[in-house]
Amino acid sequence: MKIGRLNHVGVATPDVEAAAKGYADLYGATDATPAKAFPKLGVKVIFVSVPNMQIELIEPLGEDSPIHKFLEKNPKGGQHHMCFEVPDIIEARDAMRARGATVLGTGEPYIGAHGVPVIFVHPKDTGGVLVELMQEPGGGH
Ligand SMILES: C[C@H](C(=O)O)C(=O)SCCNC(=O)CCNC(=O)[C@H](O)C(C)(C)COP(=O)(O)OP(=O)(O)OC[C@H]1O[C@@H](n2cnc3c(N)ncnc32)[C@H](O)[C@@H]1OP(=O)(O)O
Ligand SMILES: [Co+2]
Repeated sequence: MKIGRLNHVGVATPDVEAAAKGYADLYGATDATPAKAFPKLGVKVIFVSVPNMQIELIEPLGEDSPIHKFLEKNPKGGQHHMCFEVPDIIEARDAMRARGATVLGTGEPYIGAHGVPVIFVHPKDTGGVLVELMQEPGGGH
């Protein structure tokens, strides 16, 4: 298994609307989705599109959001994860485990903000960077 293109960089923020406005005002990155809540993922998301890639602005949603602690440590927000596409998420999950990495949660892929299955690899195995793998659109069995 080899990772594919960088699909998005996840950026945690206390306020996705304010953050999206910042990207528009500062960088002219005005191509943004409306904010969308993903209660199961514990985040509210805005995707800001830039050429060939997206910035995924994520705001905590609900008590047990996985990014609460991150924002406690980084109250203004910050780079949170990188997400790469893979041809087959199950093959990728198995390869991560076989190569000694820790797949987060139950290890079962789940539907992410792009509507395709994702997994996360623990930062302790990846040089301190939280990596998300997502099945490339149209990929998988
Ligand atoms: C799905 C959707 C999509 O794109 O489709 C999304 O991306 S939603 C994106 C939001 N969802 C997720 O991130 C789901 C996966 N994330 C998680 O399960 C959790 O965030 C986690 C396990 C990575 C960290 O949980 P936590 O912050 O509550 O735990 P801790 O504070 O104990 O963190 C454990 C260690 O990991 C480090 N750590 C925590 N978060 C990050 C991060 N984003 N990048 C790099 N290192 C990190 C901490 O500094 C600590 O290091 P030390 O031990 O050295 O102090
Ligand atoms: Co993501």
